[in-house]
Amino acid sequence: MLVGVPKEIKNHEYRIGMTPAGVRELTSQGHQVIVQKNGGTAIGLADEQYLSAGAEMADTAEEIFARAEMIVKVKEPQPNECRMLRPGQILFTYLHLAPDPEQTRLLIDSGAICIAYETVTDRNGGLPLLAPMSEVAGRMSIQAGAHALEKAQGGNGTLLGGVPGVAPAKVTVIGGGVVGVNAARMALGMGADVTILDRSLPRLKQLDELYGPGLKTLYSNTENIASLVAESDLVVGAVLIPGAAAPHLVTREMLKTMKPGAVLVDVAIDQGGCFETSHATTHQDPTYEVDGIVHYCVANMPGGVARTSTFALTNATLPFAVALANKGVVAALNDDPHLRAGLNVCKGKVTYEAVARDLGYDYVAAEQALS
Ligand SMILES: NC(=O)C1=CN([C@@H]2O[C@H](COP(=O)(O)OP(=O)(O)OC[C@H]3O[C@@H](n4cnc5c(N)ncnc54)[C@H](O)[C@@H]3O)[C@@H](O)[C@H]2O)C=CC1
Ligand SMILES: CC(=O)C(=O)O
Ligand SMILES: [Mg+2]
Repeated sequence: MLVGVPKEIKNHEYRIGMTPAGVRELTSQGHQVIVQKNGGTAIGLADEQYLSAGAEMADTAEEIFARAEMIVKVKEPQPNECRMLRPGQILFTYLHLAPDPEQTRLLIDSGAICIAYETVTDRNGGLPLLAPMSEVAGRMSIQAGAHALEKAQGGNGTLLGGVPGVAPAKVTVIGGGVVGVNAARMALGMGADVTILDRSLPRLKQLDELYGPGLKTLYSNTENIASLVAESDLVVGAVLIPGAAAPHLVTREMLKTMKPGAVLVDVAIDQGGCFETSHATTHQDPTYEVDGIVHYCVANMPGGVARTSTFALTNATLPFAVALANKGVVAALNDDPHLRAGLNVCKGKVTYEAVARDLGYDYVAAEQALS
């Protein structure tokens, strides 16, 4: 198969969809890989490393989209990238379609076969291609939040860990999945007073067993969220209903009860955000204020530590890319229900139920759309 890897074009996005090691894996199995020149230069992956792994280098994304049978990326395609896709071409990347009607429409119109990293599953009920970036974003949420709490950044001037004789900051993490547990772990490590909420009791039990009395766990309902938000210095939004738009768990009304200069970090922003007042921001301009509360809502947080993130992401995605290249898309998806769960749009049809429901399209089962 001819596999194409364009340079990412989203604001301050320096990750790349494949490392030289990934290229070597594919070329050693008889495939061809075209990588866009300078695609990995910003994170120390030089064109020479790609060439010596067997890649061909292309000057432009246009050439890659025109020639490749499968495009492997990191971020959701931007409108000009969507318009370069063609019927039957495979797109393997993050999509986050539920909060993004424009992208969904463009992908439907393209006729391409679009597999979203974030809805590929595993046999334990996890999301193995989302998890590595959730680990990164969860850990980053605390460093971003700590920075935003500084006075010069608009925060209330609280140090997460406090100091001897001064109480630490109160940190609330809503959602105890991969983002949530990584956020809690960093916040605990910095000495903060941390509470984590989830609506899954088995998950809260697991977190309690993992972290003991140092981590407070609380069932997620409106009452508990409202009272914790009012007393927190930092609130991290980390919920997910796979494929669906995030529920708005912190309302604008609740902001009025918060401490002035408290910080909200909405990691769930790529699914539309779990705070009513969230809107996506960029690494260039990551925060804004509503009613005196600082909001950090960067939709591609792992792009900020793009070198770590590229290795973490491609460790997880490569085996699936290899399966798609070796078997072809139809056999690879038919053979593996977990990879098939990643199919969101196929030849003009929406094949992910939560996306169809949230955006008002007819849902067509993957098996039917592929045949
Ligand atoms: N902004 C960014 O750069 C990034 C964003 N993300 C996003 O972070 C979000 C969380 O991802 P993961 O932790 O991997 O998901 P996950 O599936 O591991 O965890 C989500 C948790 O939310 C819980 N949950 C669902 N509804 C809830 C509610 N009403 N109250 C409390 N908890 C609730 C679930 O029980 C689950 O434990 C996703 O939207 C993901 O796309 C992930 C990586 C990077
Ligand atoms: C998960 C995601 O959206 C990201 O890594 O940017
Ligand atoms: Mg994102």
